[in-house]
Amino acid sequence: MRVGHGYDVHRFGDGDHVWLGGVRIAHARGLIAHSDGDVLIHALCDALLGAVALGDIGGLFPDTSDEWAGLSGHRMLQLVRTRLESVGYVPAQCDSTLIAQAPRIAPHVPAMRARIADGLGVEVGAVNVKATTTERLGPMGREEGIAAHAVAVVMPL
Ligand SMILES: Nc1ccn([C@@H]2O[C@H](COP(=O)(O)O)[C@@H](O)[C@H]2O)c(=O)n1
Ligand SMILES: C[C@@]1(CO)OP(=O)(O)OP(=O)(O)OC[C@H]1O
Repeated sequence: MRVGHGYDVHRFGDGDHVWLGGVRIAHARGLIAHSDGDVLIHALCDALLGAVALGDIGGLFPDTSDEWAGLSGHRMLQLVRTRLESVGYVPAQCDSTLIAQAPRIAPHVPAMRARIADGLGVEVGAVNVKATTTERLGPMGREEGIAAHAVAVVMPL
């Protein structure tokens, strides 16, 4: 068994939705990114790569490459699973926390867990998603962006 941690932040910009945990959520602003801006899945993929000492998503999917423009969180999960398998590991379990004053996350958690589990090829029971505001403190509290933390456990194939 090995364990990894991931953290990511994306800033709000123009838009009418955000992608979080592979789920499209209507919102008055969007998240600025080279990909679909799914900050939760980015943190989770960094945790998975960290668990096997394979660096981070910036190394695997450089934002200087057109190949990864608009990359969806779900596809990123599939690609990271394949990368893990290539070094003899599979995802076993993950936990995550979104730090967002808005939008409201709780109603979307079941769909996020199902989508993440599908992308990783694990049972829904192996995936947890949580959210917290910062009680309006700091940049997330001022709704300047959304941050996410994740931890992941991987097991040998
Ligand atoms: N964007 C968010 C933030 C939080 N929640 C849920 O609200 C509850 C209370 O959050 P605190 O800020 O007091 O930690 C908690 O159960 C969160 O799941 C949310 O749905 N969306
Ligand atoms: C995902 C990638 C690639 O599309 O772009 P962004 O969406 O900007 O995300 P970030 O968390 O800054 O890092 C990884 C990037 O290379």
